[in-house]
Amino acid sequence: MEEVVVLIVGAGPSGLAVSNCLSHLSIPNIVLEREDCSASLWRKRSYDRLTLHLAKEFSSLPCMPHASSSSTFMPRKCFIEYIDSYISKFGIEPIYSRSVESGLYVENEKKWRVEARNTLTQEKEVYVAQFLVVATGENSKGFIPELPGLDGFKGKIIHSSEYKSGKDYENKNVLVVGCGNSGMEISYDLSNFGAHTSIVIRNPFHVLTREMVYIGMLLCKYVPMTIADSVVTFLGKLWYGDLTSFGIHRPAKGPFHLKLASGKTPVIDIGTIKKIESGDIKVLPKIVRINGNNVVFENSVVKRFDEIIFATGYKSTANYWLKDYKYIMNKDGMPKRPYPHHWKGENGIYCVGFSKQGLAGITRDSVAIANDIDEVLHGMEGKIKVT
Ligand SMILES: Cc1cc2nc3c(=O)[nH]c(=O)nc-3n(C[C@H](O)[C@H](O)[C@H](O)COP(=O)(O)OP(=O)(O)OC[C@H]3O[C@@H](n4cnc5c(N)ncnc54)[C@H](O)[C@@H]3O)c2cc1C
Ligand SMILES: NC(=O)C1=CN([C@@H]2O[C@H](COP(=O)(O)OP(=O)(O)OC[C@H]3O[C@@H](n4cnc5c(N)ncnc54)[C@H](OP(=O)(O)O)[C@@H]3O)[C@@H](O)[C@H]2O)C=CC1
Ligand SMILES: O=C(O)C(=O)Cc1c[nH]c2ccccc12
Repeated sequence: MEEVVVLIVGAGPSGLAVSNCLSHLSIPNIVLEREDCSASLWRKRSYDRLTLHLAKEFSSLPCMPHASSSSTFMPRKCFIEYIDSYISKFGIEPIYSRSVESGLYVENEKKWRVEARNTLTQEKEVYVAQFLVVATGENSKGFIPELPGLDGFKGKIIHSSEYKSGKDYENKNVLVVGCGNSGMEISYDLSNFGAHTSIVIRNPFHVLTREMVYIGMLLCKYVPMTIADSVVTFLGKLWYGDLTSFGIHRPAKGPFHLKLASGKTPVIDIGTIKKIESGDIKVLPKIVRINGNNVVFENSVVKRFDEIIFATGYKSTANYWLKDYKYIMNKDGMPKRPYPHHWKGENGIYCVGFSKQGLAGITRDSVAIANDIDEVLHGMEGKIKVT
């Protein structure tokens, strides 16, 4: 059994950021990670052409801005290099291959008891901590919906987190379910590699370019969000025109309010819309059922597919391993308190990276958590400066 002050679960950007902020305040902490590397989402569960959505000034972790030489919108590989530099610059030493299986609050000791499995030796390890930080991510597990007949689908099924590139899909009939950024980007990539690509669209969403989002992010710093929403929506309408004939409708709420209220990210178009307009990518409505290789859609169209890619989003898994999730989360493993109060629970538990605000949200959460723990321990005002 090991006694620690702060135990952090997960060595993604969130876990690393909190660890660094705590160490800056000389607060001892350890980080447990189930994989054999840090930032496993970026290294193992993302596709080749992935590039950061937000400009680098909105995509850094505390205490280390991106290099002036790096591109404004960083490719996945550069972001991984940034993570590696972050770890070595601040001497963060996550303990890898430790899958946390249980987290319980021991009332009489006022401590958290955490059990982890060493995935190399299968041995159990027990940690006792004064503070527990949940950093296992809101994208911990790919979500595939239940659809009538899906079990009997004769082709291959994958989740978007397993997709790497379209190179093995040439001439195949591929259905992409889900039109968030994963679904839209994967459809574009598939089509570039010569796959016959269709995408399911069932609800309204905003379509913007990354430059429009950048303008909006800058505006949000200086003017009310309503103005940023109006400007960006106007630019989106001007650039893309009316897309309703392709099944694409705009939500009533503006893109930034929607992101804040529900976490729904606008589609940041990389060329998919042009391919939809030209007919290279076909849009289909909601799936009714699946019969063998045939998929039946709400408009009664029936189409045969070789493969289905579910770009239907992710789920948190904190509710599985964190037995006493009630002190901070709902039973879906997401914070029970609304933004911006989501990061703090009761009895010394915190969560970072659950605000659906990407890397910028992680920076805000980790600074707030480290300052709060410092205050509980030392009764002083926080000292962290995010640079
Ligand atoms: C495809 C994709 C692209 C994205 N692009 C952007 C972007 O461009 N800009 C942006 O700001 N945000 C983006 N995001 C949001 C993104 O999730 C965050 O920016 C960031 O990666 C989240 O970091 P995290 O550390 O909270 O979670 P993760 O990166 O998911 O890290 C969590 C870590 O916890 C580990 N873990 C999970 N369960 C356990 C357990 N039981 N025991 C031990 N370890 C565990 C995991 O292995 C993982 O390494 C993107 C998300 C996705 C899915
Ligand atoms: N940096 C980058 O380049 C990228 C960033 N990302 C980010 O990663 C995060 C996750 O994105 P993503 O993986 O796209 O997940 P999202 O949760 O954003 O999108 C899921 C999509 O699946 C749809 N969906 C869910 N269930 C069904 C169903 N039963 N039938 C049809 N459609 C369904 C949803 O539609 P509905 O609205 O109708 O429920 C939605 O369009 C986002 O924040 C995103 O911005 C993702 C890819 C690239
Ligand atoms: O790319 C993502 O998924 C993000 O969550 C980054 C992000 C944070 N705030 C935003 C507002 C508009 C578009 C993307 C983001």
